Amino acid sequence: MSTIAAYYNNKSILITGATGFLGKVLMEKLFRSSPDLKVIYILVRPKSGQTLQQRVFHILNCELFKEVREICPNVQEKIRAIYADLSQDDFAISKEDMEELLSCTNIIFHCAATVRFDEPLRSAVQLNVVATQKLLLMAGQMPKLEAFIHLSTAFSNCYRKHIDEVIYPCPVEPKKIIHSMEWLDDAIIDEITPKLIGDRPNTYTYSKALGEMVVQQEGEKLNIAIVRPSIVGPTWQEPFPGWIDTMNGISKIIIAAGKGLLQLQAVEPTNVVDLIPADTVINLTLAVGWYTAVHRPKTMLIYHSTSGHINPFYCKEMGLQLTATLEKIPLEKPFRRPYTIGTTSTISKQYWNTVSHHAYAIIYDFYLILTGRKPRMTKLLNRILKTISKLEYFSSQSWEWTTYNTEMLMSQLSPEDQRVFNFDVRHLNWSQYMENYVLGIKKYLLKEDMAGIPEVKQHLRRLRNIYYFFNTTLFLIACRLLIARSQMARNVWFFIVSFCYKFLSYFRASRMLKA
Ligand SMILES: CCCCCCCCCCCCCCCCCCCCCCCC(=O)SCCNC(=O)CCNC(=O)[C@H](O)C(C)(C)COP(=O)(O)OP(=O)(O)OC[C@H]1O[C@@H](n2cnc3c(N)ncnc32)[C@H](O)[C@@H]1OP(=O)(O)O
Ligand SMILES: NC(=O)C1=CN([C@@H]2O[C@H](COP(=O)(O)OP(=O)(O)OC[C@H]3O[C@@H](n4cnc5c(N)ncnc54)[C@H](OP(=O)(O)O)[C@@H]3O)[C@@H](O)[C@H]2O)C=CC1
Repeated sequence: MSTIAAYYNNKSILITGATGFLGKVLMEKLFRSSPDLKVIYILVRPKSGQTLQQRVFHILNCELFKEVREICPNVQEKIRAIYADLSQDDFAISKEDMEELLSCTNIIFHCAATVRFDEPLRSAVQLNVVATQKLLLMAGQMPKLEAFIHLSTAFSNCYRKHIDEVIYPCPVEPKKIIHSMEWLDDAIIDEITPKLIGDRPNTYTYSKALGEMVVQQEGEKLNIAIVRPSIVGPTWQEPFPGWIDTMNGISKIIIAAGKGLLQLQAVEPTNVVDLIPADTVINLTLAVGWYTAVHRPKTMLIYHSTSGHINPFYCKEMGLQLTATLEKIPLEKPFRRPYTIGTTSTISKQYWNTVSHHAYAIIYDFYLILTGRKPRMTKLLNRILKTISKLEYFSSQSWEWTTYNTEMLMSQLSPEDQRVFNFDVRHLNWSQYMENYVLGIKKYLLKEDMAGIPEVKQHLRRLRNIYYFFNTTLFLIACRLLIARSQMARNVWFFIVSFCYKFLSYFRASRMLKA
């Protein structure tokens, strides 16, 4: 049996952010690989009118947990959902629950975070820094705790081009930031936010960097490690390929491209998109948990979960794969045929934005008005372009991450552990992965019907004919205008027409002779 899987058996594990994308994949893998684990405590808040129990029921009944339901029929009894709001003091956990958590927990996986790039600094600090600090305080009071694993992001220091597995300190100490958030009002915080975040693009990356500093400072006496994934995509292999239920940045781009709304992307075709599958991240996280608890490294280790250094996926390749896949597995109700153009040049971006986005939206809105409907495409397009612009910082650059600790860990695993907790992406086939990505988006995120694919393909063929008809008409109008105004254009036109006529006559004559 796998040593790592055996380690988690009979353990009490605390997970924050278990209702999130990575949290679910983590829970699923734990139950599947170590069905004899004692209990998983999850800190959950009620949301969207659902109670804690309803949320847990919903998670356990989703497609992701299909195999777990078979392997571990008593899975429900092994999850202890604890009411908690991490943005409140003491997390609003009841006294009894707190006592149980403090006395029983063996391992903590801290996944909860606000991942929105445009979160106001106060909320980002509250969740990504203060909550982390409080959880560390709690961890310090847990006599049975063996390891604390903190999920951060490979982009916490994205102002650097080359990023090592170390903490890069922020100029202002987290304690000072936390303190200032207590007394500054929102308007002032908004004003100083750009100065505080400095070269980072948003409050997310900044607060995650502060969170890492807090982990380093407050976790000195704990057995602690940080995992830094890059851009997390759907599962690669486990429990099945393509599972995704989060509308993160890159999925938004794929959906907008699939619906034919977005053709231009601010990317350098030679840049690397550092995508990493969710199951790879979780396998590494579980291996890190085991290693930290059993081998107790003397210093806190940081592990990068990235793909670019060993199996780079270039933007150009991604664009081509995406277009090909979206033709094979189209998304429902496309506005246009999916196509991708990548550029970072301002002039080129403006040109393609006008020709390829706004012109179409205006023409379509005009058509809607003519047919007595309300125009909506320009408004939708502007919203999408605004959203996409918030991702441009990440799409227009490339980074290099070192992965010495991750490689060291891999070398420490037995062949069985390397198989069961595979986090080696050298053999990941990007073309296959993109296909499963689009399938996953269609099935699990957009919940579209697979049976509708032939109909969408027919619609795409109609769109292609409209596109050719439209372009040919435009071309002919342009020619006609040119011919009317220029003698030279007229001569060229007559030359082409007479050439075509002669060619056709020759062709017909030779066929008659053969007959
Ligand atoms: C031949 C050469 C070709 C080359 C071309 C290649 C093209 C191929 C593509 C290349 C891709 C390049 C890769 C770049 C990837 C960039 C991804 C980001 C990287 C992240 C790195 C950080 C790592 C992390 O730790 S990430 C953690 C996870 N967080 C996230 O991923 C971001 C979370 N999201 C946000 O923060 C926000 O969504 C934000 C800030 C991005 C946008 O906020 P905004 O308020 O503007 O939008 P929303 O509230 O999300 O939506 C507003 C509104 O619009 C609707 N909408 C949005 N997107 C779509 C869509 N795609 N289709 C339709 N409608 C859309 C949305 O539904 C909302 O509508 P409401 O009615 O208001 O709800
Ligand atoms: N997804 C990605 O591309 C990447 C993610 N990461 C990191 O991985 C971790 C997990 O990310 P991911 O799963 O994608 O994020 P999600 O947004 O899917 O999940 C966030 C989780 O945090 C919980 N949470 C947020 N606020 C609170 C609160 N006040 N009280 C209790 N729980 C709360 C959410 O609960 P609820 O369901 O109630 O909202 C949810 O379970 C994060 O630390 C993130 O920074 C790093 C790199 C890339």
